[in-house]
Amino acid sequence: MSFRIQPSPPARPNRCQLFGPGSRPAIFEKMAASAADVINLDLEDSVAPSDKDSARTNIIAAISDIDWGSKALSVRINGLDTPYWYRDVVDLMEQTGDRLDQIMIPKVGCAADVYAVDALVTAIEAAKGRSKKITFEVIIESAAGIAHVEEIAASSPRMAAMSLGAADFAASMGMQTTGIGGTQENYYMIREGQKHWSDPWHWAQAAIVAACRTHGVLPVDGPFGDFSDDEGFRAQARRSATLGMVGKWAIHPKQVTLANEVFTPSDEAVAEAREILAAMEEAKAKGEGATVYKGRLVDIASIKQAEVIVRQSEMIAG
Ligand SMILES: CC(C)(COP(=O)(O)OP(=O)(O)OC[C@H]1O[C@@H](n2cnc3c(N)ncnc32)[C@H](O)[C@@H]1OP(=O)(O)O)[C@@H](O)C(=O)NCCC(=O)NCCSC(=O)C[C@H](O)C(=O)O
Ligand SMILES: [Mg+2]
Repeated sequence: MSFRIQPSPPARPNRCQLFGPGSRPAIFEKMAASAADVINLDLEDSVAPSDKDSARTNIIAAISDIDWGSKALSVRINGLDTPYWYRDVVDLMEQTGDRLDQIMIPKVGCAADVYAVDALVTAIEAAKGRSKKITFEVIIESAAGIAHVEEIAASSPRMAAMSLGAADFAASMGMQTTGIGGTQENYYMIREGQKHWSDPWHWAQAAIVAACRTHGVLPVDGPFGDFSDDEGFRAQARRSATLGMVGKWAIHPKQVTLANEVFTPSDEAVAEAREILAAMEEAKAKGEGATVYKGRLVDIASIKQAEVIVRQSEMIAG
């Protein structure tokens, strides 16, 4: 047990991050009217190379022209291996006001990638007298990213969130699949002649959660490509929530409700958490560190578990 206190991540709802291509400004108002907690306007992979400049212009205009309410507003810039990213950062930082909350950096492979963007953002913030500090979210979506996940989580005080990008991750890892997230047909075990599917994303998600929790960053599950499969989305999201992730991307508006449903603790879960806290208060009054709740052991660690759920629900309720 370390004597260092685990830092808290930013206290903001992050149940759903809704993506939309910067080259499709007709959907921006719909994104703003959605129930997503975070909006990700995209300059990267959903935008064709020929549309990069116009997408940047669209996004810069929309940041001030559209009423984004209380949503966290983030723009995904292009990767550091492209000729576009520096212009994305310079134009966003020089031509937008305080409504821009966050920059999303894709395909981060090491802490120095974040350092490079941080240096540019910091210089422009100072030059332009921007008073609000831009935060960063990064995508872990390569073999290098997952190998260096902890140094990336610790890379900058601007770090607010980290997502798993299943599509690029699968490609970088050489995984034999074209599916984006969810169950993979060939990832199974056999017992007594029956197939039992396992979760190929589990280990990467767990590594992201551990790195994020160590450094006070929000761990987020990325895209689920098959937006006709609600049950598949729910199952993936429930596994992520159980592992400690706080939310999930939506690549289609119909996924927003599903993500909000899964990442909002249910009334029953909150009621049970409060009962556990009450049971432990009673135990404490009797000088006991452990007690029995509904036939099972609860102890001092159960207080912390229950507090996670109560805190989540209070934060979402605002
Ligand atoms: C996936 C889409 C291309 C589908 O668009 P479309 O064909 O228009 O869908 P529908 O006809 O079903 O749309 C129904 C209505 O919803 C509106 N709409 C569509 N998309 C959005 C949206 N993102 N936000 C808000 N509203 C939206 C339509 O206009 C229709 O409205 P109406 O006519 O009034 O009923 C499209 O959804 C889309 O472009 N999605 C986002 C794609 C994206 O951003 N991808 C990047 C993130 S995933 C990724 O990058 C992978 C990751 O990095 C990794 O490596 O894993
Ligand atoms: Mg990607």
